[in-house]
Amino acid sequence: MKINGTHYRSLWWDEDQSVLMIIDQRWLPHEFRIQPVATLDEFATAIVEMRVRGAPLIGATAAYGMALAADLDPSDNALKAAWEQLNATRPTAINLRWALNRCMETLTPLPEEDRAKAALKLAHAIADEDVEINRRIGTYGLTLIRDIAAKKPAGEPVRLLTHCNAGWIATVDWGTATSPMYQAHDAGIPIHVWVDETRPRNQGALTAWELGSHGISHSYITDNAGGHLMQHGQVDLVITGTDRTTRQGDVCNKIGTYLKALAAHDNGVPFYVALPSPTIDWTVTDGVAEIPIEDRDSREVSHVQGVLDGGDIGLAQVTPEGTNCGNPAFDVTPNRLVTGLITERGICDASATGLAALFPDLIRKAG
Ligand SMILES: CSC[C@H]1O[C@H](OP(=O)(O)O)[C@H](O)[C@@H]1O
Repeated sequence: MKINGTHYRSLWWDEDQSVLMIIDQRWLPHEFRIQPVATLDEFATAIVEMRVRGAPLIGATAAYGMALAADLDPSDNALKAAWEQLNATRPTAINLRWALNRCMETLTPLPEEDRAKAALKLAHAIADEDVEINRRIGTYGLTLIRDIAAKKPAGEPVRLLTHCNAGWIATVDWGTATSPMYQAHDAGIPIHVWVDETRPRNQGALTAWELGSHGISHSYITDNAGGHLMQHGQVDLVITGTDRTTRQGDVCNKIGTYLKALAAHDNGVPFYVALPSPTIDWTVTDGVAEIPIEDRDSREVSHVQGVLDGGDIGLAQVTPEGTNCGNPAFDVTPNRLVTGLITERGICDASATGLAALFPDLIRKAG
């Protein structure tokens, strides 16, 4: 994505320093801060503190973390310890485990002296694959937007709603849910995007920042407004991302997604999920019963971050002192509420049959 005319991926490897460079998302959308990640502890902290966030980006970060670990100590024990440390950072996005397992599968058969080079090569490959997967998701999602546009008077925008940030900054590039939006805009199809604020971390502000940077019309709305807009015919299509989708098409995503899917179902609004195949967990079937939901710090709910009167970024407490806050970070939308899955291989039903038809090779590999 371009920021002030310069194209950036959301992370990149600095060959000279042998460190990962990230955009520290804790300060977005107000400040664009690039920072190096140079030790395994710093990799783990970056994921836990959501300096990098978004399922695909977490996976790519973990792969570079394994590359750093292999360079420091390529022994089996050291790689296992790195796997454990990175795997323990966040429990829900399956991309983390997927990337770590792919690293171990690639590295452990190799002689120790070959592991560091192979690990970095794999991390680059995972990052590059993410860019291409998301670009392809955009081309398929574009067909949905184009079909809706064709039924509207010329110039009337297609109105989309999205939740959280499944954008460029949640991936290496393009985003997943945002990729169809960027491609529709670039194809000259008028769109307007309702952007859920997405409490408590307000990742919607990242989406607003992205869309604004790309010149895409959008409105930042409260999480509770989406159902009302759908009831009043203001939403043509909902597209969200996902952190883990089961083999039968149940979708785990940022908290609040399930409520949007219920509202969409009740109002006959198509509800699609942008789904890169590394986000499919073939080992689970019933998402509500089986997917671990991350519980995050109470302070994320009791306090809100923004630009304070003096111009500095700070926190404001919104609850009485000592109020304990619940903070489940994700929920699961059962496949019956999902109209379809937009993958890099095409659009399919949110069902075991639909996913099997597009990914027979991955099902065989999963066993
Ligand atoms: C492209 S998937 C992004 C996905 O990740 C977000 O979670 P978090 O910000 O906690 O990492 C959210 O669920 C997005 O849909």
